Amino acid sequence: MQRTGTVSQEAAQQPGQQAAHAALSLDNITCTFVSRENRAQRYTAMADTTLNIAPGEFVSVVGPTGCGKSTLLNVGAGLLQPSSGTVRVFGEELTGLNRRAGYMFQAECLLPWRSALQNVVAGLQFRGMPEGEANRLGEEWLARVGLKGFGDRYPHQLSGGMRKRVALAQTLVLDPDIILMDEPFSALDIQTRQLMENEVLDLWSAKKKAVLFITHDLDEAIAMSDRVVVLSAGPGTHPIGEFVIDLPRPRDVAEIRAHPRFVELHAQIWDVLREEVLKGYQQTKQRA
Ligand SMILES: Nc1ncnc2c1ncn2[C@@H]1O[C@H](COP(=O)(O)OP(=O)(O)OP(=O)(O)O)[C@@H](O)[C@H]1O
Repeated sequence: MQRTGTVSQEAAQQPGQQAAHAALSLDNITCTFVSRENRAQRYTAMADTTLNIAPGEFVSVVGPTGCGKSTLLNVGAGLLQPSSGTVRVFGEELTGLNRRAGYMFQAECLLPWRSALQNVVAGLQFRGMPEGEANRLGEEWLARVGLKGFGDRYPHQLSGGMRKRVALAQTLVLDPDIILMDEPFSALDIQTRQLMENEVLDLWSAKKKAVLFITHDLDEAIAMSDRVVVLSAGPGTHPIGEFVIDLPRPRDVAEIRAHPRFVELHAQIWDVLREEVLKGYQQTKQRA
């Protein structure tokens, strides 16, 4: 059993037991790259990292800038092969792309020459779904993300928030069992961002998929998640804290910040994160 709001020692001691029931299991992952600064050197971005996400669980990973959050997500997506360690998806070892996962990245990924609807249904068409059925599903998802009637607009005719909604529909229309999100809303203004966060929570609570959410915003991580994992600064990034977020659901991400337990959890997690953020900042300054 994990204790609420504390670093979970027990969880760390039972990775095998957790992995057996996990939707996504990253076991002892190490990622070493050829250094960007000096091609003759190698840089170990991530070392011996184990993370399990249960079906239906919403897990956020926070850490200082450049520590390896995206690397972790790319490994889970099957986009990056780790130097060592194993990834399992519902118990099966992952060898190529993670086809049970849908992704949403920070960068805009919409095709500018396709309308909103055509963007949403692109993945369905790729899977060979007949056009009529794909369009029906696409329209349904556009309506679910608040874009009913906007299907014929092109990305440049939509606001930043609307484009994110299209991207969200594009991810969810494929009905993935696992959703991987890498700072999906960081480019949005705070009000739009909070609206989007609430929408994601509404959609998630209806379907309860496993979510791995990468962010450097601790408030966002606590407001959204069942569990927050804190990564150390690099090199050799690894989890240094794991906190169960025992806040009531359903949550409004703006209102929940005033909850006394939110304030308490924030203080506890920031206590672990603060030093790593300072270390990460110093490293970035030295590299610049
Ligand atoms: N393909 C690569 N080749 C060389 N180094 C890489 C590569 N990918 C990542 N790195 C390095 O690994 C470290 C972790 O990068 P990553 O992008 O995962 O960090 P992050 O925590 O997501 O960063 P940010 O908070 O800025 O989004 C960084 O030092 C980065 O420069």
